[in-house]
Amino acid sequence: MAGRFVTFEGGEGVGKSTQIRRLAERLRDLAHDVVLTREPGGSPRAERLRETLLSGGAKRFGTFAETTLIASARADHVDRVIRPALQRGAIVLCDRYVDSTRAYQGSLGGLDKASIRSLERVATAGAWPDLTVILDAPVERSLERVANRAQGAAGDRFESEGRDFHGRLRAAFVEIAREEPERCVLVDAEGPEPVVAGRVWDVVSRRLGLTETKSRAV
Ligand SMILES: Nc1ncnc2c1ncn2[C@@H]1O[C@H](COP(=O)(O)OP(=O)(O)O)[C@@H](O)[C@H]1O
Ligand SMILES: Cc1cn([C@H]2C[C@H](O)[C@@H](COP(=O)(O)OP(=O)(O)O)O2)c(=O)[nH]c1=O
Repeated sequence: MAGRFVTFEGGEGVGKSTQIRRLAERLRDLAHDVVLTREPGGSPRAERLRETLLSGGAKRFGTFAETTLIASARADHVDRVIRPALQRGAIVLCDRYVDSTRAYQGSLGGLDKASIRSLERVATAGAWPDLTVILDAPVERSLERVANRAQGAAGDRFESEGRDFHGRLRAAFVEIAREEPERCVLVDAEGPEPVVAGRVWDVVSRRLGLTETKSRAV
């Protein structure tokens, strides 16, 4: 596949959506073909499954059922959005992907590694990230940001989990970064948005070999 595939991961409220949007803008300013997408969801069918997942509808049937639903949504997203974009040479930026399943359904949900990995293999069918940016911040910071974003509204099923859950989630992502250092980079998400964006840009441009001169070259 000719394009480049970058995923963003991390706990709730750490700033993934904010940073992925900023990165997409910066890349588009440099005339790159950018596809910005997310999981669960990203394709029309997968977005419908997202509603079931975030409402907790799938969880009632157990973690295995929930994970198979996530994998089904992912397979459609890969087939309809991610792979076609990579084949035409785009840079695909995806807000959450396989590492969220490893962290939420695996490390926290208790689904065994073998099941997680085999569902992951079937769903991704070779659409594997070139780079995964894992945003990392203390749990208090993420919770503050989620509270600001929610402005008192009840969070979705995942966001309403307790503080111990968020601590374990953070540890699970740190462990993923440690296990796969060739693919994953842990980025400090503390500090003002533009500062974090600068850190993200340094990692992405270096790892993907991008230069600021692309806009002049096209
Ligand atoms: N560096 C930052 N400093 C302060 N607030 C931030 C920062 N990055 C994001 N936010 C705010 O925190 C909230 C959660 O950010 P968001 O990007 O939605 O996180 P995520 O996608 O990881 O859940 C939003 O209201 C956003 O505007
Ligand atoms: C992709 C994926 C997401 N999720 C969860 C993590 C999030 O709580 C939720 C997506 O919600 P979303 O609002 O997109 O994320 P965030 O809270 O970081 O802004 O779905 C899983 O449990 N497993 C997965 O494989």
